[in-house]
Amino acid sequence: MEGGGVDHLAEERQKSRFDVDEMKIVWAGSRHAFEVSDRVARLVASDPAFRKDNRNLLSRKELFKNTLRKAAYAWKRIMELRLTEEEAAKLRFFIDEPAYTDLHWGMFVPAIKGQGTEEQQQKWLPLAYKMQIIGCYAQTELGHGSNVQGLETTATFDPQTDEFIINSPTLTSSKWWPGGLGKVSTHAVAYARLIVNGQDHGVHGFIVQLRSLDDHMPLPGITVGDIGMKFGSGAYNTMDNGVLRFDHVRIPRNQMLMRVLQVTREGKVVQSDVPRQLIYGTMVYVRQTIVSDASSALSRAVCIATRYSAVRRQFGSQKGGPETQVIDYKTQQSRLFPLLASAYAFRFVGEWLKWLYTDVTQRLQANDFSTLPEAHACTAGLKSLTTSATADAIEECRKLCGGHGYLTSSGLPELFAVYIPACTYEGDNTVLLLQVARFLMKTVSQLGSGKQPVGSTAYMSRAEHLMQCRCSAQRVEDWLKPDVVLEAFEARALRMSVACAQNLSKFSNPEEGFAELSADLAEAAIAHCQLIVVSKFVEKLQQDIPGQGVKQQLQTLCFVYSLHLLHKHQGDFLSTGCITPKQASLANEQLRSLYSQVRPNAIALVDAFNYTDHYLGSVLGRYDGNVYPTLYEDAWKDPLNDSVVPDGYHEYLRPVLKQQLRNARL
Ligand SMILES: CCCCCCCCCC/C=C\CCCCCCC/C=C/C(=O)SCCNC(=O)CCNC(=O)[C@H](O)C(C)(C)COP(=O)(O)OP(=O)(O)OC[C@H]1O[C@@H](n2cnc3c(N)ncnc32)[C@H](O)[C@@H]1OP(=O)(O)O
Ligand SMILES: Cc1cc2nc3c(=O)[nH]c(=O)nc-3n(C[C@H](O)[C@H](O)[C@H](O)COP(=O)(O)OP(=O)(O)OC[C@H]3O[C@@H](n4cnc5c(N)ncnc54)[C@H](O)[C@@H]3O)c2cc1C
Repeated sequence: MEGGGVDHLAEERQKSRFDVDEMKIVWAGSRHAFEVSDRVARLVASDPAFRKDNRNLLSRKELFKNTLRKAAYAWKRIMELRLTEEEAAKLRFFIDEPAYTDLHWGMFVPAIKGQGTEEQQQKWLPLAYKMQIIGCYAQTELGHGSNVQGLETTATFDPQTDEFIINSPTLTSSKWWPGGLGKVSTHAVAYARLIVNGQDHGVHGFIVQLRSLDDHMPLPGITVGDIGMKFGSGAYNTMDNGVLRFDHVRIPRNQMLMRVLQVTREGKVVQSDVPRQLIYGTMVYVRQTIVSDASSALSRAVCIATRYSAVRRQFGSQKGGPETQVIDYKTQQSRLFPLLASAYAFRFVGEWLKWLYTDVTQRLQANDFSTLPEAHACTAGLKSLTTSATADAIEECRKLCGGHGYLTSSGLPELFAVYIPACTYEGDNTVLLLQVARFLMKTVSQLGSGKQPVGSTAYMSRAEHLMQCRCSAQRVEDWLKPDVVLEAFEARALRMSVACAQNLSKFSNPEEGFAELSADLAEAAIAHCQLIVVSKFVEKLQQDIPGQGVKQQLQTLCFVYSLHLLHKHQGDFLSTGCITPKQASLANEQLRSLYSQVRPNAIALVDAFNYTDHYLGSVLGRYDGNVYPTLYEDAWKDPLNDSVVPDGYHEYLRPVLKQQLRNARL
C-alpha cells in the first residue's frame, strides 16, 4: 500500500501468480468496502494526531489522556467529514487504540437497542448517538464473571416511590472490569438481580447514571474508579476498566430495560413473549464482531512475520552468494503458512457469522426466536476457536521473527498484549466451548426423534452414513477434493459428539456426567467449530470470484487450512476411525506440496490485506522491507540513548566500578 523508496521486496512481489488488487477486494468483502477501508486507512496514517509509535514510552496517566485526546479528535473528524457509520467504524479500527468509545458504541448502545422497549430506545438512543451521555456495560463483578446468574448486585423495587434501589451488598458484588467505567462513563447498563415483593426474578439490565453531566463527579451513593494496570505497557492500558459500588442508589422504574420482562407501577412482574436469553443478546452481538476482529489481528501478525521472513537470511550461502531467505525453510513454511491460511479462513467465517447474526436479528424483530440457540452456539464457539488460535498465532509470529520479534518496534509484543484478553472477555473460551457442547449434546439426543438438525448441525442428519463411512482418499491428489476433506471433518465431529453422548448416558445424574466429561466435551465442540470454518471456506470457493488466479490461491489456502488441522489433530481422526494412518500420511504429503505453492505468492497474499505501515506499526513488517536501517535508526531514538552516559552513573555505577578497582589493588 505504501509508495516511494526502494522496494526490497519487489522481487518477491514479481513472483506472485495472481491479481493482488482483486484479492484485496475479496479480503475487504466488496469493492465498496475496499474503497472505504483504503480511504480511511490513508486518512488515519496521514494525520499526525493519530501517531501511535510513542505509546510504550508514556506513563499510564499520559497514555490515558492521550487516548481521550484521540477519541475526542476522532469524534470531531467524524462530525466534520460527516462520516457514515461504516466509515466511522473503520476510523476506530485504523486508529488502533482500545478506548471507552468501543464499549459505548459496541455494548452500551446495543444493550439498549436489544433489551430496551421502543419508548426506552427513543429516550436514550438519541443522547447516546450524539455522545451527550457516554455508557458502559457493567455486568461482571469481583466475585462472578462467567456465572452471570451468580451476580450479587440487587435492584429492589420500591412501590412507594416507583423506583429501583440499586445496591452492592458485598465486596464481591462490586462491578469489576467494565471498560470505560473507571474514569469516563456517565452512565452504565448495570446488571443486577431484580427483587420485587421479596422475590428474586434473576439478572436484568438497568440504566444507571454514574457521574454528573456538569462536573463529572460521581453521583451520591456511587463509588467508582479504575482497577489498575493490566498486562504489558501501552496495550490495553489505554482503557479505563473500572470498579463500581452502589450504596442504595435510586433510579426511576422506567430505567429497567423492559423488553424481556416488565415491572408495572403496581409492582406486578409481567413476562413478555421474548425469551429470557435475550438478556444475553449484547454478548451474542459482540462475540460475532470478535470473530472478524480475530482475522484482522491474525492477518496483521502474519503480514509482519511473512515480510520479515522474506527479508531475513540465515545460512546456506553458496559460493559467496546470498544466504537462504528464512521463508524458504520448510519448517518456517509449516509454521507460517497455516497461520496465513487461518487469517483468510477466519475472514470468511466472520463474514458468514455476520450474515447469521443479521438473519437472527431480523427474525427476533418478527418474534421468531427459533434460531437463537444456533446463533448462540455459533457465536460462542467461533469466538472461542478464533481468539484462542489468534492469540497463539501472534506469539508464533513473534518466534518466527527470531530475536527482533521481541523488540517493541516489531509491533508484535503490543499486538499480543492487546489481543490476549479476547480469550477471556465476552466469555472465557473454555466456558463458551462448554455452551457449544451442551447444544451438541441436545442435538445428538434428538437424532432419530424425527426432528431434523438444521444450520451448522445439518450434517448430523446424515448420522447413519457418517458414523460408519470410510474415507475414500487413496492418492495424494484425493486430498484436494472438497468432498473428501469435508466428509472427514464431518465424520470426526459427529463421532466425537456421539462418543460423548454415549459416555454421558452412563451417568445417572446428567450434570455430574457433564462435569466429569467436560474436557472431552470441549474437544468435541472444537471439532464441530473447526468443521464450520472449513465448510464456510469451501462454500466461499463456490462463489464466482473474479481476478486472474485469485480463486486458485484461495483454494490452495483452504486446503492448507484444512489439512494442517487434520495433521495437528490426527489423533482425533485416527482414533475415531475417520481416516487410516496411510491416509493421514498422504494428507501430510499433500500439505507439503501446498506449502511450495504458497511460497511464491506469500508476499502478495499478505499485501492483499492492504495494511498501511502506520496500522502495522512494525519495523519488521514494513511494506518496502527496508528493515535493518530502520531498526538501527530506531534504536538510537530510545530515551536511554538521549545521553551517552546514563543517568544514575554517578550514584550507582561509578562507586561499584571504583570499589572493584580498589579491591583489585588490594
Ligand atoms: C457514528 C459513530 C459510530 C462509531 C462506530 C464505532 C464502532 C465501534 C464498534 C465497536 C464494536 C465492538 C467493539 C467491542 C469491543 C469489545 C471489548 C470487549 C469488552 C468486554 C466485555 C465483556 O466481557 S462483557 C461481559 C461478558 N461476560 C460473559 O461473556 C459471561 C459469560 N457467561 C455467559 O454468557 C453465561 O452466563 C453462560 C452462557 C456461560 C451461562 O448462562 P446460564 O444462564 O447460567 O446458563 P445455562 O443454564 O448454561 O443457559 C441457559 C440457557 O440459555 C442459553 N444461553 C446462554 N447464553 C445465551 C446467549 N448468549 N444467547 C442465547 N442463549 C443463551 C443456554 O444455551 C441455555 O439454553 P438451554 O436451551 O436451556 O440449554
Ligand atoms: C480486558 C477485559 C475487559 C473486560 N471488559 C468487560 C466489560 O466491559 N464489561 C463486563 O461486564 N466485563 C468485562 N470483562 C470481564 C470478562 O467478561 C470476564 O472476565 C470473563 O467473562 C471471564 O469471567 P471470569 O473473570 O469470572 O473468569 P472465571 O469464570 O473465574 O474463570 C477462571 C477459570 O475458571 C474456568 N471456569 C469457570 N467456570 C467454569 C466452568 N463452568 N467449567 C469449566 N471451567 C470453568 C475458566 O475456564 C478459567 O480457566 C472484561 C475482562 C477483561 C479481561
